[in-house]
Amino acid sequence: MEEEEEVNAYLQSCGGFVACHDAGSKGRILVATRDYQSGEVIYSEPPLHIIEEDEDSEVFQRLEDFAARHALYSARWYWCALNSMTASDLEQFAQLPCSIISEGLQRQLLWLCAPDENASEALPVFQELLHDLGMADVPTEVTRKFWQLLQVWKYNSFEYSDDPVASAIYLQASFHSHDCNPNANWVADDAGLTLRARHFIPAGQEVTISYLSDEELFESTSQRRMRLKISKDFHCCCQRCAELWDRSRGVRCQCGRLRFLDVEGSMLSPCDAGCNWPSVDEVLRREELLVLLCRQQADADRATRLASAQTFAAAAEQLLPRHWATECLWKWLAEGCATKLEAKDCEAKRLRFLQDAYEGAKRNTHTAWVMSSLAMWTLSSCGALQHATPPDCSARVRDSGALELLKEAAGLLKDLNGEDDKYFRHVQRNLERVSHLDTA
Ligand SMILES: C[S@@+](CC[C@H](N)C(=O)[O-])C[C@H]1O[C@@H](n2cnc3c(N)ncnc32)[C@H](O)[C@@H]1O
Repeated sequence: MEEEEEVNAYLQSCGGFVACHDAGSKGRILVATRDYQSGEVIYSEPPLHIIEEDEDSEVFQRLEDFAARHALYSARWYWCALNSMTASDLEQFAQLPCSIISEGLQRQLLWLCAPDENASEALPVFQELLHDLGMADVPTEVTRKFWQLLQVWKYNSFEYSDDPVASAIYLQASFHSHDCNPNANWVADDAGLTLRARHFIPAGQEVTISYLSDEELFESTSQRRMRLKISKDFHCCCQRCAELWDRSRGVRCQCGRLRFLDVEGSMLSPCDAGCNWPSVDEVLRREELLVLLCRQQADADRATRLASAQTFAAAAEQLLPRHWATECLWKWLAEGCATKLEAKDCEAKRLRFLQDAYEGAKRNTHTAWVMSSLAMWTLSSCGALQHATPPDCSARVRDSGALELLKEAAGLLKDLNGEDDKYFRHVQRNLERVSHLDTA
């Protein structure tokens, strides 16, 4: 049987929710075999294989030393590949530094090494590694397989747990392409991975997921592409990345209109009034400083981030009112606002940017979370979260639309992540807390 047929037979045995096709430059893709409604579960699947790290073992430490000497892969992926060999791969060795898996399981794992990933100039380096581990003279085919398994784990595995650190492969899910406007969302827990439709998916349409977090989906095209290149080693060619104007890089024109930088950062979308300010160079110079600030302070403590946001947010908003990095400053500001109204204002600006950033941006968990945050600050500024609510509280809440927003956020999180999701439950609890004000 051809490999694609084997993969399709496997998908069929899992329920036949999706089918595999070859799509040329993107490799194999999965398409819906029937219509899926918004929020519907497309499938759930248990992990095919889980590998736990053993950082205290001598073998793992040797892999770490090796990884430090050769800037190729981290010890984690060497460990996963090593523990995905079969008895026949290693039959000449009496003592093995790893556990082994069955031929059938290994074959399925190897489905995930795309056909063009067959050669490696690094084979002598891996031979040296296996030699270091007491496996001298490993046949070239086995070394090659070791390299393929490295690719399989590095590019397809999901983080399974933090303590102990463990990686898992979900076989069906590994065939989905990435899209920066994905039509499906995955969540994984102890039981397995569940895929839900973000919106209606007609039969025959490709089912795509995001390899980035929902928050990262709001970054500029160049930033998203860079993340995917570094973590997954491919150049994203999704429709959103191919658009000319980057909606995550909105610029305020001299006349106040909104314009956008193009993906390459070489021009600005035309101004209807024919303005010639700001210049592209000026925008790029300020943008570079803003992005640098966001990157450098991403891991700083709250107070430091707040101080930076207080210093730079107004200027960022003036020139780059719909920019992903400006949204980052608003987020830091909202974390430490002096008043409820200021926090509400920050969240409202964030939401305006998020909802408009790309076509499917409203069906995104990050958007839902900001919606819920805006709703809570609004409720708070109406006095609705106080022990003794003010007399006009119900009317103020009704006029603010905050309850509708909170319900919308809850509905979105339920659709995208399911009823067991901790964020959905959090929003649901908040809804229950203010349900007495719901006069609709
Ligand atoms: C996890 S695999 C998905 C299955 C893969 N297409 C296959 O044939 O095995 C990820 C690989 O698919 C391709 N791919 C997925 N999404 C892509 C995208 N948006 N643009 C370009 N290539 C993509 C890249 O080659 C990437 O390394």
